[in-house]
Amino acid sequence: MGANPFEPTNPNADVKHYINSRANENAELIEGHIREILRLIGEDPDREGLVETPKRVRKMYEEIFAGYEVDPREVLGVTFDERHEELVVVKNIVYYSQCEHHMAPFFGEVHIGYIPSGRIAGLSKFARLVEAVARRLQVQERITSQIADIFEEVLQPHGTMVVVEGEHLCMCARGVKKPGAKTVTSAVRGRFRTDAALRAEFLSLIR
Ligand SMILES: Nc1nc2c(ncn2[C@@H]2O[C@H](COP(=O)(O)OP(=O)(O)OP(=O)(O)O)[C@@H](O)[C@H]2O)c(=O)[nH]1
Ligand SMILES: [Zn+2]
Repeated sequence: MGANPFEPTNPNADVKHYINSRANENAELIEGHIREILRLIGEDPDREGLVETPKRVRKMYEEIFAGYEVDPREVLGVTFDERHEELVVVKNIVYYSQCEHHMAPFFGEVHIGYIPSGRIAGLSKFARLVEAVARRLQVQERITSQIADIFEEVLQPHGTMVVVEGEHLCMCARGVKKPGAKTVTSAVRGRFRTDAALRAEFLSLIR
């Protein structure tokens, strides 16, 4: 049948090798398509400066779309029992993402606050979660609500509040061309919804 020796149905298949061989196949396809786009916009993909460009773009995609390799719900990792039931804030977490409408970058800072209810997360995991959620095709609103929802799901805290600030290249470099315009999105869960003083405390801490 000319079966692919790396099909997972083959009992002798080395699964890791199978995944890698598919990754290589995808890499080749992506590079081929980038080369075609270069040609279609009127470039010569064989000129010196562009010969390596499809490969560079593919490698860049591996970085900027690395979120697809990660399940964001697993990123908070091991959580710890701790009886701190007061506000915890990690702010100014820089992110870079790609808008799903134009595949153009948007970037800025994420601020996360939550009130643990007996379990806390490692502080570095806040930034890992931001990476896992942002390094995909996204809209800023969804980054914001996904982070809040994952905190709620994994830590079951008394409440979570997330504020994301972003500058979208699709709005400055093209289209309406308004450099400097910032989008601010927030998501509030649990106690933050009903407690205005708590929201104010969080907002004053992230200023
Ligand atoms: N709500 C939201 N909109 C976004 C985000 N990133 C990009 N957009 C918007 O997505 C919209 C797509 O609108 P369309 O009218 O389909 O596309 P377009 O013709 O390229 O729009 P213009 O940018 O106005 O030229 C634009 O208004 C973008 O500003 C985001 O993170 N959240
Ligand atoms: Zn866009």
